[in-house]
Parts: sequence; structure tokens; C-alpha cells
Amino acid sequence: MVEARAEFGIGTRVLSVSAVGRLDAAAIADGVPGIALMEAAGAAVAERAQVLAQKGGHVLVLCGPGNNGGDGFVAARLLAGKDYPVSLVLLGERGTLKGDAALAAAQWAGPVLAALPGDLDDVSLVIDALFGAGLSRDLDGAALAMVESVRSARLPVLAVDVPSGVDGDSGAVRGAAFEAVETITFVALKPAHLLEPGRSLCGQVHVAQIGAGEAAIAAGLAASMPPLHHNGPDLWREDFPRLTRASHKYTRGHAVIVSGPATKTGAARLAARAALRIGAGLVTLTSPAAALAENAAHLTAIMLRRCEEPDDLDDLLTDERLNVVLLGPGLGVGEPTRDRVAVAASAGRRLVLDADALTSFAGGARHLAGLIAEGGGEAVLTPHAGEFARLFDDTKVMQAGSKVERARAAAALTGAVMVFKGSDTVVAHPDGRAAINDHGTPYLGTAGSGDVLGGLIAGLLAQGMPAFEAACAAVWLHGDAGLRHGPGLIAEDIPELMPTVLRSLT
Ligand SMILES: NC(=O)C1=CN([C@@H]2O[C@H](COP(=O)(O)OP(=O)(O)OC[C@H]3O[C@@H](n4cnc5c(N)ncnc54)[C@H](O)[C@@H]3O)[C@@H](O)[C@H]2O)[C@@H](O)CC1
Ligand SMILES: Nc1ncnc2c1ncn2[C@@H]1O[C@H](COP(=O)(O)OP(=O)(O)O)[C@@H](O)[C@H]1O
Ligand SMILES: [K+]
Repeated sequence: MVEARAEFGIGTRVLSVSAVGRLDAAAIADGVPGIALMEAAGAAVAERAQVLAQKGGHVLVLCGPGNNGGDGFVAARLLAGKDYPVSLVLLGERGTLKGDAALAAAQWAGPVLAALPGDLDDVSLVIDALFGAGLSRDLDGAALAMVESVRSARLPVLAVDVPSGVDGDSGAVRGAAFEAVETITFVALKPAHLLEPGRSLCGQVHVAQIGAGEAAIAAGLAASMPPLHHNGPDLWREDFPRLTRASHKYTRGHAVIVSGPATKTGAARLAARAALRIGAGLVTLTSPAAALAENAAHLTAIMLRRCEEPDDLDDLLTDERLNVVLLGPGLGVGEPTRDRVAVAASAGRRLVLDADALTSFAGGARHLAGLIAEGGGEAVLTPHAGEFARLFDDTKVMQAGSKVERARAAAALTGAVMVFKGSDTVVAHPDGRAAINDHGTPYLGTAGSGDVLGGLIAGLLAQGMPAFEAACAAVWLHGDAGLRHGPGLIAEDIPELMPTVLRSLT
């Protein structure tokens, strides 16, 4: 799990690699010497190393040719000063080190090895200071060999900034990468600390402040636009629905969930239950005639309404109080589903489209975008990776790069808030704002879990929460329920955990 931070206005912000470069440059321009930043970074690394290495254990520091290596030289010196036996390996020639890294290396009085020691048996901790923000190509040669040796020796690794080989912006592995037990990064999280596979390779992530100063941090934040956030309550608490003494069920919104045919109704009921539990005042499930008995047998507080044809949905939506429509779970793939989406969109309702409502537009993302734009209502789309690929395969979205960039491109194309699901769910707004969620558990990967998430989003939209914030909140609360429950979780459990989850929301 990644620590929350609130220092210096960074709040929930995640910074791109280039923005951190700007931030460092601004700090130096403001009069903080680069070597002072590096000394602080190295000190933070040495502090964590003392926690992770056995007391007095042998620490192996792997230094690269840039400033990441410079941090390694500082950490090595400080650990040796605390009587840890330290071996330092430098990738490349000492004479070619430049700037702050050269200054840091000059302070290191111990030997500099050109390759890993043959015997790694007594190594208690490896500090990976090969490459950080400056990784510019796939690992090969000596760097690749070091990663392979350390991995096969199963040594614990403390990574400096990011595990070497992980791309800081995308979280992708370039050739090979260390797998760290802990990663210490500086000033703010980078996307790779939250996006897979980077996130899993980082282990526990710590963010250290290194004295960059508020003005430099402001410059870094300005350089990382549109903003990317680490999802958490600080991002959406202010917009979360609040009850007043005057609240009543009609002020809490009325969500419509469209059920599939007989024997395919469970998904819609899961969504409906979630919408009610998260606080929608009323929830109506629309059902084809042949599935009415099946639905009725399982519903009590949730209302049931017969809707056979798309026109029946149109009639229902003449009641303006029905302010949100969720379509997709169990609905079936094809024209009837596309027609229902068109009806709900043209009625101007806030929409949540999931599952079959997305697959029904496979290869037709622009058609869907047109429907959403026509109605003028906000929409939230919740694809998992398979649905995302089906929807955007024939568009430039798939070439957009990282998961964040793909989600942003998909949101811009469709004009909808995108909830690109997975263990690193990304929520993106058409204006480019985005958030990555790491608050969850693999136990959420269970049949119907996504249907519940759709219902939670619909329930928050019904209560008037802005779409981006509603999506972020629902994803986090869904994850929180999963974490609270853990082993044995089934989708039905998630709505039932909402009272506990919501009560603890401060
Ligand atoms: N003032 C600053 O800029 C600060 C930087 N800090 C550290 O500096 C790091 C960034 O430093 P740099 O920008 O020098 O970049 P790095 O040290 O991450 O890497 C750049 C160097 O590695 C080489 N390189 C890149 N990919 C390679 C590959 N696959 N195989 C072989 N060589 C490769 C490059 O040619 C260059 O020499 C951060 O990650 C952080 O650890 C910290 O010291 C804090 C202050
Ligand atoms: N390994 C994981 N870690 C965290 N969350 C996960 C993981 N696997 C799945 N999830 C979450 O579980 C939900 C699954 O949704 P989906 O794939 O649509 O399932 P279904 O179609 O069965 O409802 C999504 O919210 C997803 O983000
Ligand atoms: K590193």
C-alpha cells in the first residue's frame, strides 16, 4: 500500500517524471544546491536501509551513471558511517560521473567495484540506485545481469526513486526490473508507483521530502497538468453527499437500473442494491415481462417496473425525478441494448454504462460518443481491460501510452468519465483530470463485483455528486469494502459492507 501525504500542497497529486525534473531545477534556481537535495535523498534512503537491513548487516549499493547513482553514493557513505559493512558497485566509470553525482562520489572513501561480488550469500540488503527518472532505454548488458543476479539470489531490495527498469511515467518494465520490498521516492508519487506492473515491483512506497521548498513544489505541480491524483477521500470528500434535516428520499435521487432477461437478472439486482446502500433515495429496476417474477422474488425496498421495449423506458423517463440510468449488467449484447442506451441518453439522464452496454458498441466508440453528446447528460463508462479494448480497438486511444493516457484519450473521445478498471483502476475526465486507485484487493476480482461498482456510481450520481468525484469515490469505497472483508468475499457482500465503510468515512 502507498502512504498518504499532504505536505506542501501536494495533497493527492501524482507528478510526472518531467515535472519532478522541473521541480528539482526550480529548487536549484531558488538557491537550494542540487547536492543538498541529493544529500537529503541519500539520507532518507540510508534511514530506510537501517530499518530493512539486519543490524550491522552487509549492504550492497548498486550505483548507476546519473543522479540516481549519486543518491546511492550518499546512502553508502552514511551507512558506512553507522558501521554497516557496505559494498558499492558502479555501473560505468567513476571518471565519467558528472555534476552532483560526481560530488557525491567524491565523498565516498570506500572501494568502488566494477561488478557484483561473486558471493552474495552474506548480503542483507541491496540498494538499487542504478536508474530512476533518467531511464531512457531497455536494460541490457551489465545492468540487466545485475537485475538477474539479484533476483535469482532472492535478496531484499530497497529501490531509490523507482525500481531500476521501471518506467516512471507508465509503470512499464523496460527489459527487466528489480522487484523491491520497498521504494523510497522524493517529493511526490510518480505514476509508476501506482500503475501496474510498476506498483507491484515497488513494494511498500515511501515519499521523502528533500527540502525542495514550496515555490519549487508549486512549479512542479504546475508542470504536471492536467492533474493526476492518487485516489482517496481527500480528493472527493467535499463533494460527497451530505444529508440535512430537510433531506428526504426525493432529494436523494432516483436511480433506474435496467435488468436483463430471465436468468440474467442477478447483475442488475446487485447494482440496484449497491445504489440503494450508497444512499440513493429510490431505486427502480426495470425488467422485461418474462423476468418480472424472478426479479420480484428477490426485491423488497427496490421498486420494480415492467419495461419491455425501449419505448417503455422512454415513457418511464418522462418522470423527471428519475435522474440516473445504469445500463449494461446482464443486458445482452446487440441492437436492443444500443437502443436502450440511445433512449436514456436522449432523455438527458446521467448515465452509467457497464458490461454489455459497452460491448454493444464494440468498434463504435464514436457512435456512442454521439449519443452521449446529443443528450447532454453526463456519462460514466466502466470498462475492464477487455471491454476497453473492444470499445476502442479501432481508435487512436489504444496507442496513447500508459493506462492513464489511454483512459484520458478514451474520456476525451467519448465525452464521458472513464473508469478503466483493474487492480490499478484509472478514473479520467474528458478535460484530462485523472486519478489512480490502489485502494483495493484481488478479492474484488469476483463475479458481479463490477456490477456493484456500477451501482455505487449510479447511487452517488443520483445524489447529485459530480461525475468524476462520484466515480473516484465509488471506486475507493468499493475497494475499502473489499479490504475490510478479505477472503471469502462475494459480490453480495460489497453493498452490505457500505454502512460500515460509510460510517468510517471522516
Ligand atoms: N537534483 C536532482 O535532479 C535530484 C535527483 N535525484 C535523483 O536523480 C535521479 C534522476 O537522475 P538522472 O536524471 O541523472 O537520471 P538517472 O540517474 O535515473 O539515469 C540517467 C543515467 O542513466 C543512463 N541510462 C539511462 N537508461 C539506461 C539504461 N537502460 N542502460 C544504461 N544506462 C542508462 C543515462 O545515460 C544517464 O547517464 C532521480 O531518480 C533521483 O533518484 C535526487 O538526488 C534528488 C535531486
Ligand atoms: N486484483 C485486483 N485488485 C483490486 N481490484 C480488483 C482486482 N481484480 C478486480 N478488481 C476490481 O473488481 C471489479 C471487477 O469488475 P468486472 O471485471 O467488471 O467484474 P464483473 O463483470 O464480474 O462484475 C472492478 O472494480 C476491478 O477494479
Ligand atoms: K532505482
